[in-house]
Amino acid sequence: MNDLYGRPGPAHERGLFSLMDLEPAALRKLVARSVELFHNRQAHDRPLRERVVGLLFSCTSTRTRTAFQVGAARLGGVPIAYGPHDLQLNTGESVGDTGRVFGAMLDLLVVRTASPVAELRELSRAGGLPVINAMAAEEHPTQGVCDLATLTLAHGDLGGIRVLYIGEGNNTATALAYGIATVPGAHATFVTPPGYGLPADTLTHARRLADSTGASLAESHDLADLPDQVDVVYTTRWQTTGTSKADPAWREVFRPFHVDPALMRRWPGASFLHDLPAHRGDEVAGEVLDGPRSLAWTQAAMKLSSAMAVLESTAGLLPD
Ligand SMILES: NC(=O)NCCC[C@H](N)C(=O)O
Repeated sequence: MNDLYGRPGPAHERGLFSLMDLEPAALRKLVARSVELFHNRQAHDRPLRERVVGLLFSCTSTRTRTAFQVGAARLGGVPIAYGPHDLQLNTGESVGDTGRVFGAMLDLLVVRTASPVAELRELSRAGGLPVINAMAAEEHPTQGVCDLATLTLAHGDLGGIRVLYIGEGNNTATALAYGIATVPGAHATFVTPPGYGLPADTLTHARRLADSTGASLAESHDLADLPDQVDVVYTTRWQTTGTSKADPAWREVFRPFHVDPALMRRWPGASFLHDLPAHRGDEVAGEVLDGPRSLAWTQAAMKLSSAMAVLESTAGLLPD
């Protein structure tokens, strides 16, 4: 928090920037708390009372923004939301100056941006306030918390779970890789279109973490070589926020990476996840998204309780 004369507070970052910043036990706690709050949204003591939570959404958002805004209000806080065109950031004010002003007035900040996570870290340092990454270029960590919570709700203990992700190696996939890497004995296969895979450093970091928990991760671009055993199939839309594809024929590259009933029949016991928004007929067939094995709508509802769990734990970083 800035002091009375606007001097910046202690120059260190606080908040949730990446799942890689959390100890596996801390992530497990967030996931368990998300499930608990899913069952009972009143099961808290309003930890954000008398706190003001800024929500800076520089990119479109339906679930995440609603979840954090409603979640902050349910936890007793006062949410203030900024859309993509609201702030002087649009007229050239620097990230550092913006953070410094936020720090003088807000208690906590939730940010969605197409910029790198480094921008969120700068906002936190400049303002001396905790920042939650509600999606940035490299990673969507609160989606990862939500996804593990949804799987826990549906499958119970996640030890040994086998996940098949089909689609672009984007921010959602990165958070999933980091999340699954913390689960003992879990395995995730990422089948990504050639040229649209996970960033190399995502796999390196996730595998290093997986080595310490007994999890494992694989990536391929080969739809003819899918795993025999799969407990959950996950996909995401083809147009990742804040990115564009240089190849005008990219749709032809993506088209085979489509989750349809024939694919789902290969694993009769598998559930289906999608972080939404969905484009029926592109990455997923309507029969799968709206079918009996789809957890996508539970996953969407879990966004609220997982946002509440993240806000509640971040409230623990605030001074009394
Ligand atoms: N559940 C969400 O937060 N959905 C927003 C879009 C996520 C997707 N990975 C994207 O970047 O477009």
